[in-house]
Amino acid sequence: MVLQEEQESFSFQAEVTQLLNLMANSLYSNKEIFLRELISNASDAIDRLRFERFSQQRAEENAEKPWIRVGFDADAKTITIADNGIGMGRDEVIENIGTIARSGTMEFLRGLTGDQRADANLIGQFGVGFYSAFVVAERVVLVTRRAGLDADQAVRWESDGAGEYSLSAAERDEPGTTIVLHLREGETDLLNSFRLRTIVQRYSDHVGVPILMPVEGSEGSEDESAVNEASALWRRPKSELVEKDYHDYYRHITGDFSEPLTHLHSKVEGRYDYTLLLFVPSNAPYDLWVRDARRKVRLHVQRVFIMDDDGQLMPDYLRFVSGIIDSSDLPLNVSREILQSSLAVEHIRSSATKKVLKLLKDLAEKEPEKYAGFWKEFGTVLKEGIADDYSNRQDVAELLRFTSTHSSTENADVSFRDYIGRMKDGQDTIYYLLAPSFAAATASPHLEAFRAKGVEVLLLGEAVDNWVVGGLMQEFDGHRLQSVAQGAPPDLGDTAEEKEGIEEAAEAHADLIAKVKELLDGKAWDVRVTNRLTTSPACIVAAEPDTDINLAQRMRGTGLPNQPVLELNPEHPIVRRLNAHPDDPRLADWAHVLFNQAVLTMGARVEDPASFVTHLNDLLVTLTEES
Ligand SMILES: Nc1ncnc2c1ncn2[C@@H]1O[C@H](COP(=O)(O)OP(=O)(O)OP(=O)(O)O)[C@@H](O)[C@H]1O
Repeated sequence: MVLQEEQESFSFQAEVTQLLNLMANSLYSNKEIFLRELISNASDAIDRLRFERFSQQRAEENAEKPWIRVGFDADAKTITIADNGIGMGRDEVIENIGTIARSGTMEFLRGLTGDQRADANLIGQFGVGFYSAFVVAERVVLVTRRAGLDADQAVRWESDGAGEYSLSAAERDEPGTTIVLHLREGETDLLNSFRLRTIVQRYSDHVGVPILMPVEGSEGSEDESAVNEASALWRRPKSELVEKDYHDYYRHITGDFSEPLTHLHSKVEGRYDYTLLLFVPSNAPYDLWVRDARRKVRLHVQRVFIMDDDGQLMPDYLRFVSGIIDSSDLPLNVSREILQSSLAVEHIRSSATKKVLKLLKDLAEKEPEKYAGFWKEFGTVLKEGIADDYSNRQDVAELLRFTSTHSSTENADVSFRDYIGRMKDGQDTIYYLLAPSFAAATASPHLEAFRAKGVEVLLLGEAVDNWVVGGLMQEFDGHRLQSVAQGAPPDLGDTAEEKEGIEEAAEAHADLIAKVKELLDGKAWDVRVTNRLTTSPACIVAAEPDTDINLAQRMRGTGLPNQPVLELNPEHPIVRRLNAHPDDPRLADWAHVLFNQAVLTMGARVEDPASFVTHLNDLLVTLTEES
């Protein structure tokens, strides 16, 4: 009665209510995951208690063995999940169960697709696990006692998930949390020992704490046994583990239902002893591009969970990697500050990075199709490694994939090595073109001579590519990287005759060039004849040593490099005609039209479109009059 009087009502945060509605409606086909989520919370609570006791040097208090209990009562139509973990104080209950602290929740709500499987998958990733209880329960009662508080300082939380919850004082014999789910009508199929056992084994076999259930057939008695394996999976020898164990474990720590693409399990002994169990997911996590998103590698010390990575264990460009790093060299009460200056951590990070890069290299060599899938999901992130990880730059570069003039599709499937293997005799430069899209790249006049000579060009289209080839990677394995839209026309193995031809053309067009240059004063930094073109009359390139034309374009947004050079194709009928009639009164119109055309073909902006159209129309009128 006293307890009843002290009961207080609270409203859920608006997002929680929204989430609860979604849970009940969209997750129904995957309703079993509630058990996985609640067991996972219980196991986290046990880890946190263990850590708190170690770090406060109260390890001797850890006499009670950790456990999680799952039981049911067919008459009362309840399922109970209990643990002897850290528990929660009153304020913690209000903070954790009733609000959603994570900023990612709105992203979660936005991320819901309506596809039940995909949505169920998101739940674990976003940390909204507890609320999944309401998928099967019409009422949830949680009694929890914070470790360190007395038996009568426990808290009872209760809700029907419809917008409000109540809190009251309670008693609990030992620290920990008990959650009672009052099942909805029609959920009685879950009130079955075999069914619950199967769900626990399917989802939670790898949980490192024994999950106790009454021995089958002796429900109601005290007999109980562990239904799961209950050992730290990463500490078990590889020879004992099968692929499924890894997949289950991956699902446990990430909440991702799809199978990981690949994993690495390695026990390292030497100056520092540690175990790595790292996974590369098949699909990009929702928060791959969210700044300060939760890292996915967890640090353990001698099996005890210590903390989530904060950027110390995995470099940023490998932020999609999830898993466990378990060190034997760090103290259990290690703080973030200690981690930052720890030689052991530095060593582990460097070796884990190298191992992940090696894992990806092996995947690329042995399972190129899988690697193609990886590249599609994570290629853009991996490219950041060229900027961020100087010491592994070469290894990261080996992993890069591009589209090229050799590719028949837009898929990026060409590595620097592939390119080098297809180089023409005498070619020692790797050519690339930065363009805003694959379509723009393949239509670019800058490729004409390369096509004619069969010289491959890498086609780069991502903003990050500017940094990869623009500034950071001057060369790969001794081969210079060169933009096809920059500098003097390239020597593509031209014959002596061809070289002579271009010199002659330059001489033969000297007057025309001088005039056009004058007419385009202030627009074109230079004008010259070129052998870069076969079908177009003109193109614009960046003068060396200016930055790459497209880099300048992206940075300034105008579309033109700082020093635009107009190149004319002496073989083109328009240029031939102009050269044959040096006193053509329409030369100014021609010069402006050729210049602006070239501006347009590179996807840039014509500065004065009205005057361009006037010049063009004047020419068309003349041609009409002539014919
Ligand atoms: N059994 C428990 N014992 C102690 N604290 C708990 C327990 N269950 C939940 N909590 C607290 O409630 C919080 C919210 O739980 P919820 O399952 O909604 O998300 P989460 O556990 O933080 O995220 P994730 O499921 O991704 O790990 C937890 O972070 C934890 O602090």
